[in-house]
Amino acid sequence: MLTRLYFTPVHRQEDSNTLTVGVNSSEAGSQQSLVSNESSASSLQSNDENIQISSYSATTWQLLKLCKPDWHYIFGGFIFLLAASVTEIFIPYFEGHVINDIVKSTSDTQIRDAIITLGLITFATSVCTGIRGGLFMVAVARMNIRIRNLLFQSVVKQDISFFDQSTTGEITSRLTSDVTKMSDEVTLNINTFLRGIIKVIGTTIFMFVLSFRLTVVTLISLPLIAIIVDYFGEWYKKLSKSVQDSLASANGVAEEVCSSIKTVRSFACESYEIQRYAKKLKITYGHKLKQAILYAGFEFTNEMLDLAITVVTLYYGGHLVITGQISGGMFIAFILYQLEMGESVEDLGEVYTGLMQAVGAADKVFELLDRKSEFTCNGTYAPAQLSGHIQFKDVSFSYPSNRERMVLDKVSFEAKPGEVIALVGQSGSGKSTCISLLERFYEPASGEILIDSHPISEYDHEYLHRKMALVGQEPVLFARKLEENIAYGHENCEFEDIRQSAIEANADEFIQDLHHGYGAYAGERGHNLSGGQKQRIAIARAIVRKPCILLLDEATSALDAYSEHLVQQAIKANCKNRTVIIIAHRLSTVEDADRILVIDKGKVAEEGNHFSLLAKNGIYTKLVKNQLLSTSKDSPQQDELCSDADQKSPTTPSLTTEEI
Ligand SMILES: Nc1ncnc2c1ncn2[C@@H]1O[C@H](COP(=O)(O)OP(=O)(O)OP(=O)(O)O)[C@@H](O)[C@H]1O
Repeated sequence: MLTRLYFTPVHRQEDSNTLTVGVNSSEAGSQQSLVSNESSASSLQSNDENIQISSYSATTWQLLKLCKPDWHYIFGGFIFLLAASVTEIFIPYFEGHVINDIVKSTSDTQIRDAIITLGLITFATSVCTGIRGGLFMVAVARMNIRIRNLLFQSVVKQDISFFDQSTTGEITSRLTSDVTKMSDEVTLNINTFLRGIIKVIGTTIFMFVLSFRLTVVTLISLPLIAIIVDYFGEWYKKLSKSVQDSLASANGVAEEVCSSIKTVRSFACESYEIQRYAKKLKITYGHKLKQAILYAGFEFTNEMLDLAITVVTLYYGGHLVITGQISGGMFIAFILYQLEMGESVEDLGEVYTGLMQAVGAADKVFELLDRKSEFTCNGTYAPAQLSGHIQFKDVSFSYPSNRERMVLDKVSFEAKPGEVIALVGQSGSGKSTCISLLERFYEPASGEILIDSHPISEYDHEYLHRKMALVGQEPVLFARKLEENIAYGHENCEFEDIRQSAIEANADEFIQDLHHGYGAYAGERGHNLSGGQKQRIAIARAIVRKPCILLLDEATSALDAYSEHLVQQAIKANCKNRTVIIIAHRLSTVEDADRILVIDKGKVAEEGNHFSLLAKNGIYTKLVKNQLLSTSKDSPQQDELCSDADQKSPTTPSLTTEEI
């Protein structure tokens, strides 16, 4: 009974996720808590102090601050907890009295009175325990929801480099298992801790009152038990950590395989992956086996110690009863207190491990909660009119994950309002990076990006992104209806506008053919649609916003030649009165651009229109020649198809530079 101290709780952590988030822990320190920034989270408490979270005490302090909005539930819970624990302590005492009355065969009235008293105390304990449990559960639920909301707000507002460097699994594990562990365990363990403390103190007092000598005999064994349990506990904890790590590693395999199932299937690697997963689980099994052996050893020691304490108590207690130093009923009451004490000490042991786990999880959660984005989106400039004049001035940039390698080196160019600027060049030359910087996914290392002569950092985040629309290389759709996907971020959009933009993006026809039309679900990340269909929806999503700056990064790469031709016409029609930056590997799609910039190794190598660049006989000409060569070698049919579909483009075939 007493011997279970520290040991049992370790079981609970076995299946928890131990993935660590890829956040620089040093960044966590001295960060302003995000809690303070969110006025929208009404009941989410503010906290605008810089908090170091390098220690458990700091984390615990933060946790307590997070509990503040629920203080009335927690306080109420503690009041009922106190009442329940105190009344509970009296129960064995009155049970002893009832037994004494029965043994001594005193009057029925006395037995009845003692039972009524016992019943009333038990009733009061039950009521208080019930209310305590309910109040704590509400507090846990509220805290859980609040932390998740805060954490999600923090995650969504991180800079893109944070997502480049963390895996989705890591982030979701913070949002799920760590938050649950943190909110549930903290509240439950504080609850258990207080209850345990009150009960240990109360039962010890009652035990001393009932028999001083028996209590001393019981307590003498405590240090021995503590040493043995601590020894086993430490060993067990180490093994539990190994189990957790190996399970996390196995989870990593499962997550990777499930998210890349098409690749796994197309390479027929199912058996290989199954074996890889099984190998990881075998390692877990090895650790669990050691745990089982240790547990068996502990159980044996535990039972023997239990037996020893029981024998000593019964022998010495029996002697005290026989010699009339304690009544039989009170001796039974003493044993009941001894059992209660054992349970309470066990609870306190669980609390220690549970709290350490919860604070550990909380540390990780706060690390992410307090992580500040490398740059802020707190610009406020939002002019009534935006003409869409883009300027890159000596922009240099390297990705945060590889600071040494300059991806853009003093890039300067300009796109005047209404101009169509094309960026072409070899794969990896830095074209998409220009668009990413314009979208403010990253901050340039040096140089300036201006729109209408104002640095983009000065613009209000939402305003800027209302005025600028991007169709990316791999458009991602959300698991919602198609009409919701088109209207994404444009809440007050009329259905007519949605339909019109779909018509312009050449998407209306295939949408109408779907069973639910515009109400059809796109599936997770748009899996229910083909690549070309996804691109057309993404184009419609951009068009419907009527942006003054349109960014097209390989926006038609997944379309067949005929659809591409139609969408190009739609884009062209939509380019009027807009500044458009277009990236395309198929040079035929950009030869009409007002200016073409050839990006080579992060620099603007050439600039001009299609004909002036051809006349230069430089990199652009080489790209065109390579495409012509590749076309004539590889796909005569494609030429025919293109010439049918794309009458305006006799000079440049529809092939990609990557194919060269
Ligand atoms: N998130 C990232 N983190 C680190 N490096 C990156 C990242 N994205 C791109 N890069 C690197 O930056 C360089 C430029 O990439 P970018 O995507 O701008 O090229 P690109 O010209 O658009 O190529 P493509 O035509 O193939 O799309 C590449 O070498 C690429 O490896």
